[in-house]
Amino acid sequence: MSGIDQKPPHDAAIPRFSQPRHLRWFALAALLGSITLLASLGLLALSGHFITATAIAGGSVASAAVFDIFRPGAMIRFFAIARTAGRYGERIISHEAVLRLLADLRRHAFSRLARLAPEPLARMADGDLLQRLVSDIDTLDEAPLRVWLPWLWSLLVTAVALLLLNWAHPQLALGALPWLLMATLGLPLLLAFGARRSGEHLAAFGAHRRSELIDALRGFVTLRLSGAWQQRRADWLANDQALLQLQWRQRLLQSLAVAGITALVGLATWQTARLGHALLAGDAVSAPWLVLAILAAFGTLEAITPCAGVVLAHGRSRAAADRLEALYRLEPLLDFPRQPAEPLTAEAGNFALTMDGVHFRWPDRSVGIEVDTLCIEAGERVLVSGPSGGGKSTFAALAARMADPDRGTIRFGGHALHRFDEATLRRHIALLPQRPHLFAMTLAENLRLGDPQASDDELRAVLAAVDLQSWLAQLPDGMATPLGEYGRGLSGGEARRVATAAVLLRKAALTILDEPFEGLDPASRARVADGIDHWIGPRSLIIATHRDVAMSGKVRKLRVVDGRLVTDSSTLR
Ligand SMILES: Nc1ncnc2c1ncn2[C@@H]1O[C@H](COP(=O)(O)OP(=O)(O)OP(=O)(O)O)[C@@H](O)[C@H]1O
Repeated sequence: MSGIDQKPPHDAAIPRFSQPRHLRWFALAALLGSITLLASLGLLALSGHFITATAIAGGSVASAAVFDIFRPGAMIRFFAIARTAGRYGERIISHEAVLRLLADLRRHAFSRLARLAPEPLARMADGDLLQRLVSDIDTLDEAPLRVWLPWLWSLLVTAVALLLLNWAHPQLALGALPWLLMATLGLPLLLAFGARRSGEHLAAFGAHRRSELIDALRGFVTLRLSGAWQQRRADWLANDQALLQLQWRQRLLQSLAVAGITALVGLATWQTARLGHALLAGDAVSAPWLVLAILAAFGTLEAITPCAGVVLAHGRSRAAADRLEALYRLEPLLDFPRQPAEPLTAEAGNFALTMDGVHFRWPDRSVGIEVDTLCIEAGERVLVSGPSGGGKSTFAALAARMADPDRGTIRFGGHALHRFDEATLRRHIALLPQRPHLFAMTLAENLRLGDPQASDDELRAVLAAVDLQSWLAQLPDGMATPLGEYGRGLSGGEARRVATAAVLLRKAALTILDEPFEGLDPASRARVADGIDHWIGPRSLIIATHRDVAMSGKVRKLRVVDGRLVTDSSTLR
């Protein structure tokens, strides 16, 4: 790539929940979740303490008379309300946090992808892109929601539970400590590293399968017609089985993780009860405090169990982040300066296209095109013909700067093509690509992609230029007729002419049409060629076609022969 003046800033890093604008929301969710879980623990432990103390106090009239039921009662109510309100608030805030993160991730993904058009975006599989944009991005919220927040909460609740145990008696805290440490730190860390590989494998396999499915849905008719359907179906079912097997193993691991956490918390509870029993016998701890300690140890289970989610979430979110980062690291084949180096004046004489010593090969291919010297003056009509695969579309792509030559210079209006900013370049040079796209919108909306300000009369006129006036007349809703996805409701020739009409509406100084006559009989070809010629008027036109076409005006004919653009000696020097 040569002569790129300014590079736009590239930011390949994925927006993360740890960035300040997201961290605020996740921190609030973390706070509310902490309040909820601590209130839950407090409710359980204090209720146990209160019920035991009440039972003991009820043993004699004297103790019952002085027993304070109001303070613990009020605290229990407080914990109950805090737990409900905290849970409600946490759900709202964590949803807000996740939605903001996802919106940011999607915005970022689209802006990164937009840079990659036309290449290498055009060569990427749609299914894979869709998978990355939808599924992988959705998976990224798993890291905060299923890994970090649960872990933070489990550590906090365990720490508070240990403080309560310590308050009851330090030996109780020491006895439960190893089991709770294993449940909150040991097991989740073991799972995070142990299950990461299989989580990544599962994510990659699932992504591949979904891409394959999207591709198959697109080519469903072809598969049925070619008779390959049964074999493909058998392959997918086999893939499905393999995927189910993997998912089953992950779920089993997650269930085992839940069982492991439950067992460890159970051991911590049992150890508290066992030690507490001895301490109670020696009057080192009171019965209400022992019950409080046992329930506090057991109460950690609610906070620690979600840590088992790390089995699925960690590998999956890492794999999704890796796949997105790989996409973001791709560099566009083209780079545009933000500002044009020199202003392009609108004098017609400035709009000549020249090529000097141009040599181009597609990346990783030995095919491309070479042009020694070429000058297409403003207002000229040029037909580029040649064999299939000869390089006509490649020439069109170079002339419209969809790719840059490896060597040589292409100029428009006297300025090297790579010095134009993208908007100016596209305003002056319009290209109908070999595979134009029609959107699932109405006819008028598709046409107005060429010129949003075009009046209905102009739309009718441009359709007449491509010989679609009688087709328009028989459309049920005229210009408001929906064209369907990829223009499925149209014949191949009609779809191509609608796309051509949208390009013509741009009224660019140079219009390049790649195979505008596909699907047309010779008589229609001649009518369309004349219509286009008339529409273009004083502006320039290049048509790449392997069809013979008769145009009434003066036309220069170029040919691609053995990868070189050649013509009769009057046009190529
Ligand atoms: N985006 C691309 N990436 C890699 N190779 C490409 C790309 N586009 C075209 N080619 C290759 O470049 C060569 C010339 O292709 P091109 O499409 O320019 O030929 P063409 O003359 O327009 O053919 P046709 O008349 O069949 O459309 C072919 O061998 C083709 O495989």
